[in-house]
Amino acid sequence: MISRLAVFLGSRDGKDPALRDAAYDVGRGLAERGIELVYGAGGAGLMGRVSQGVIDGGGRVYGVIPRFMVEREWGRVEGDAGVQTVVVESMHDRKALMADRAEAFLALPGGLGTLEELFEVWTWQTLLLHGKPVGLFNVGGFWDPLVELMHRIADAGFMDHEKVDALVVGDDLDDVLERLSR
Ligand SMILES: CC(C)=CCNc1ncnc2c1ncn2[C@@H]1O[C@H](COP(=O)(O)O)[C@@H](O)[C@H]1O
Repeated sequence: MISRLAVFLGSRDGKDPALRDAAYDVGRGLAERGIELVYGAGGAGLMGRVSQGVIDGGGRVYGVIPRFMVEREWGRVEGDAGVQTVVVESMHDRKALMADRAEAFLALPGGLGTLEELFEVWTWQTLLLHGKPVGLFNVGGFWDPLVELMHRIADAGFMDHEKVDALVVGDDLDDVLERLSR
């Protein structure tokens, strides 16, 4: 089983309350399994929920946040037990540190920032720059249209279907973590 998982997810809550609960439950689930949450150290939205879940479960949080976000007070307020926050100079430094530290990556529902982080680690996987698994936590089928789009892109000859199939897609945490650990 992996011991450190990077989670990408919305800095907003979104409209569907089920997604907030799902993010919190993933956090609790990571804490229960002794898996460290590696994330962007945000305190708002689903980022805040997943980290709160880990903290409430007595687990470990490793947050990486660029200085400009700290200055705008976008980071999680510090002081909770089990939370380590690293301040870096740029978004690039943040992603590099998160990618180094994590043994696998999982995207929960989110927006542009979530997609940007997901696509970077997935692209780098296809380029064989790392061999770490990448997954989509597919709460309520949130990611189905993305998977469909990627298969259309493969149909059009711009990538291989096997690269889409390499993504771990699911909504059961045990199952997803088990497949991310292979
Ligand atoms: C108003 C307010 C408190 C905004 C906070 N904003 C943010 N705080 C922390 N990380 C962020 C923020 N916006 C984007 N990110 C990064 O991009 C992802 C979320 O972006 P988005 O909400 O999906 O597009 C996160 O995984 C995080 O690493």
